[in-house]
Amino acid sequence: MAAEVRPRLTVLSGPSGVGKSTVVAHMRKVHPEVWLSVSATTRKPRPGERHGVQYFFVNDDEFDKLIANGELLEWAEFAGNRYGTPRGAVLERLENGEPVLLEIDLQGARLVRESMPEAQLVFLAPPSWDELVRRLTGRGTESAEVIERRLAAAKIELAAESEFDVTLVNTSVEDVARELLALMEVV
Ligand SMILES: Nc1ncnc2c1ncn2[C@@H]1O[C@H](COP(=O)(O)OP(=O)(O)OP(=O)(O)O)[C@@H](O)[C@H]1O
Ligand SMILES: Nc1nc2c(ncn2[C@@H]2O[C@H](COP(=O)(O)O)[C@@H](O)[C@H]2O)c(=O)[nH]1
Repeated sequence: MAAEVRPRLTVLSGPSGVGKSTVVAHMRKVHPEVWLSVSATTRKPRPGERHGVQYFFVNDDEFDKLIANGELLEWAEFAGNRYGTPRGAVLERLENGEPVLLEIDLQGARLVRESMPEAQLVFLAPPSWDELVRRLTGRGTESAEVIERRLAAAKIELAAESEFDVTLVNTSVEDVARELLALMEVV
């Protein structure tokens, strides 16, 4: 009998403000051993964000170098900033057989699907459009203009839900975190 292949690379995507970071933070509070890739970004840190924790905050030249040196597994421009997944740390963990979680946008998810078709793509959906707008606005981290850009991207992301292997609806952070852990076969 063929051995079961465990999905090792999981990609979590979904519109801005749906609650990806909140779900992942809860999941890692319960299971600190879950490893999340720390992306590089040209976005400025929000209050409380620290270099090397939420992101590696870099300038445009530094991001260009990461691309030129082939250091990014994927990268995309999202709502006026660039974001990318450092390749080395991800591959190292996968080679050690450790589960890896990426929290990235739709464009990045598509690129990962092309380069690593065995990846499991999970779409986090809001309970409703109005609730998504409430969450993104209520977070209070973006200007009205940036919120508009992110909501425009959200329409495109919501229309692409069928490209993903699984959809989880973020009504309850605890429930979604549990479902994601099960999909990653951590529990
Ligand atoms: N299940 C939930 N019910 C109510 N509020 C939630 C829920 N999940 C997340 N939120 C709230 O929604 C807001 C956006 O969440 P979060 O920052 O985690 O979204 P995100 O998907 O990571 O966004 P982005 O892609 O912009 O980084 C936060 O204020 C968070 O507290
Ligand atoms: N393609 C990639 N998208 C990424 C990466 N890291 C984060 N993201 C996504 O960007 C948006 C905006 O994030 P925010 O922190 O500015 O709110 C969100 O959808 C993230 O998931 C990455 O490495 N590659």
